[in-house]
Amino acid sequence: MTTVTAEDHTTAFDAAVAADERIEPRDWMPDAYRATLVRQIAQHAHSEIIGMQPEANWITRAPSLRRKAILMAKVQDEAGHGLYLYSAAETLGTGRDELLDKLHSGRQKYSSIFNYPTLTWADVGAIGWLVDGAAITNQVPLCRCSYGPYARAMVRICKEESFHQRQGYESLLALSRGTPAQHEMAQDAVNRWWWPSLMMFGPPDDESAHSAQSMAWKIKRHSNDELRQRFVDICVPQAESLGLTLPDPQLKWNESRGHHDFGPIDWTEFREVLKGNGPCNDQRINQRRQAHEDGAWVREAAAAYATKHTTTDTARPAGAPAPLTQEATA
Ligand SMILES: CC(C)(COP(=O)(O)OP(=O)(O)OC[C@H]1O[C@@H](n2cnc3c(N)ncnc32)[C@H](O)[C@@H]1OP(=O)(O)O)[C@@H](O)C(=O)NCCC(=O)NCCSC(=O)Cc1ccccc1
Repeated sequence: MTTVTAEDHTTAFDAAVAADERIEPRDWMPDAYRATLVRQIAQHAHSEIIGMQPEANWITRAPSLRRKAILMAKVQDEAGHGLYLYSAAETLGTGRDELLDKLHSGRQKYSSIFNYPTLTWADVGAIGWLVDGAAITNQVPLCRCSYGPYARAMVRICKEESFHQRQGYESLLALSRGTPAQHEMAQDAVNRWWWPSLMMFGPPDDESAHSAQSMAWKIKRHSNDELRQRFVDICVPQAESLGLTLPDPQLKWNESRGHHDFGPIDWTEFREVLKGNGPCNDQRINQRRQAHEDGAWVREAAAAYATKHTTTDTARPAGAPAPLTQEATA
């Protein structure tokens, strides 16, 4: 019998990544690959659920029933994205409780973008257009991530984000073509959300601690700066169609690069937001902790229900069908 050595495992893993095959939960993987995935997927999941807060702030104040219904569905989608992502992290052996605990105690991050306030109704449109737009630009390549469960979760998430982006665009277009005051409100929202959206892609490549290794493992397919540039190039013509301007006097087409040049990003602001000093960091994390505490009874009830059914199932004679749940009989 031949013994499989650690070297054999590494060779098989490297070959699978090189051949663009998916790594699945039961496959051997380097510890650092697992840890990187847990870090990124957890941060992504946390961003989805904290990201519900800025827009949910406007559900009760949406300007029409149609806009309210759309916004409720969108915010609910974000919760669903969080659940797919926590499930993907669970396949790596990390429980949801552990991840939420790390979020609540500040040991794991969530996206910087959700630490900015939503001051007017137009912010909901700007988030859909710019924040969901940036999220899609970053996440479409993640559909080809080397880790199977993450890649598959991203396919569905991207489809929904794409709808979110269009609804944001459509909402901003309505404001932009509305009264002068509505147009001004849309422009003000874009002015405030543009630069934080560019920061969503992470630090510049030469300061990105994880990019090189994550790209070698094909977790990330493009660098932070590449995706940021792609996003800027996509947004410029869309802003023109919206009749809105992007708040960057240095933004201009560079013929020789085949891309738009843009002005410097305020990385000091980015670092401050990551340190917890953004405009809404305290509010977001406190609200999240409170929501978790308020939901304790739901978790307890679900656990009690599961225990009751496990007991019932054990008492069932072998081969007898499982009792139908209320949902199944309805
Ligand atoms: C690109 C990056 C975010 C960062 O690249 P990496 O290779 O991982 O890191 P890198 O070495 O470049 O950075 C060094 C350190 O800086 C951290 N950091 C960097 N950037 C940020 C940041 N912006 N905010 C906070 N922290 C950031 C980074 O974690 C690392 O810290 P660590 O060493 O862990 O302590 C990557 O993780 C990724 O693609 N994630 C998946 C996508 C994802 O998470 N999307 C979230 C938005 S979902 C959404 O919007 C949907 C929605 C829309 C509307 C409404 C509601 C929901």
